[in-house]
Amino acid sequence: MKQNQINLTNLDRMFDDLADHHWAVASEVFSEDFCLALAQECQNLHSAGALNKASIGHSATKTVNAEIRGDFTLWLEQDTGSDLQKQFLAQLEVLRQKLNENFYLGLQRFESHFALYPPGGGYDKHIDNHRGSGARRITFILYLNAHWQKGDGGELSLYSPEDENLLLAQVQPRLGTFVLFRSDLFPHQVEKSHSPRLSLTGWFRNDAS
Ligand SMILES: O=C(O)CCC(=O)C(=O)O
Ligand SMILES: [Fe+2]
Repeated sequence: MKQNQINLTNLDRMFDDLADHHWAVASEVFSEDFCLALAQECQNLHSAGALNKASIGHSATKTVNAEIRGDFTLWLEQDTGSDLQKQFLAQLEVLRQKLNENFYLGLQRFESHFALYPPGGGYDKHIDNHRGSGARRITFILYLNAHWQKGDGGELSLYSPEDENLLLAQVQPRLGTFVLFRSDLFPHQVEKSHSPRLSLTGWFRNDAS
């Protein structure tokens, strides 16, 4: 297993943007072959019925709500995941350490899931760590769609922390596109997708503070 799949030069550029703007987008942080293998695995797992309809809200009020969130997810597990999943988790560990070295975030762990939005699915505007009250500090998304075209929808719309109606950017979910942003700052939304939309999403956490 290759130790490091991350292109550290491209990651450094992302970190510059993260420092300046609290969000960053890049391609070619992970190799195309690695992303293609992850995409295939996500597709295979979904075909086998292994992904579950995502739920929303806190444990007491957990509901499945397709209006708010249309994706199917599968959490990656260190113990039970495939070698490929373990390899991805190892890359996230490299990333966790680099985030701590650069931003002193005291990140102790991360969580990550495959996500698949079927046609017609999206995710309404939300903040991952509302009012900064939770442990999620940095959100990442790695998109896994090899043949994505503009008319397919499914963009990630990112809004200003100061004004939730001010659109900052729309990111196409193309294979290898990698996004990082502060989990407590940015309202964001997944636009309705017209094709199956695959990704790996996750959060670097500081559970101590
Ligand atoms: O897939 C995306 O572009 C964003 C997903 C998202 O916002 C989430 O899972 O919290
Ligand atoms: Fe989100």
